[in-house]
Amino acid sequence: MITCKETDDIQRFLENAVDAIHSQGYFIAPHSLPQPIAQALLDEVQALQQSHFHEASIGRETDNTQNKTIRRDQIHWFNGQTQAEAIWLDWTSNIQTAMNRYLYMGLFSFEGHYAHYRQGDFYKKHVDAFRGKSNRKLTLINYLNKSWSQDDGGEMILYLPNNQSVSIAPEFATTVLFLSEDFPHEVLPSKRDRYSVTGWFRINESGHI
Ligand SMILES: O=C(O)CCC(=O)C(=O)O
Ligand SMILES: [Fe+2]
Repeated sequence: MITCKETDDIQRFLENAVDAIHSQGYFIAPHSLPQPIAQALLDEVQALQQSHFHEASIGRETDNTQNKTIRRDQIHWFNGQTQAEAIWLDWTSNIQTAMNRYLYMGLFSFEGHYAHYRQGDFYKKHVDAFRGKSNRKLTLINYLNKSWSQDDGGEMILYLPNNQSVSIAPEFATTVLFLSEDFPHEVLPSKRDRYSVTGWFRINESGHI
């Protein structure tokens, strides 16, 4: 059952997210993914057999060797068919609705995957979408790692305009949102298993990948 407090929490979360995306293009919120959803995702990703993951790639043109110098994580795309995926996708749909209602972003669909960085895995600096070439508009990441310490590495560095950057620890239930075309980012080498779910809200324009 959803309680009034949970409804208030999600409303406040959505208001903060909309304000932050509107004013600065990114939003970082620790402890914001409801605990039961984060726990269900963590249980599921840890139970997934290795065979369900594959090496992440960075584009059709690059060969596998080149790929591995850029990113080393392993991913498993969602099909929405497990309960954990379904409740997370339901939660993400609140974000889509709020961004469309208040910021007219025209977000139309969503795609997401689990990511597993093993010890030593990283993802070098990149952007998730090239302007005018991709339907990806808004990136969403939820981290699933309990008791992450500074010694564990694996921070996500988000590069801001004016040579500024923010470092984000991949701590359990933290949410990160940013405009996919506007923020280069990278994942520093992780010193322990690092789990997350990542997704992209897309617009519906033909001719883009
Ligand atoms: O896991 C993260 O912190 C970022 C992942 C990422 O940049 C990506 O999958 O495109
Ligand atoms: Fe990325």
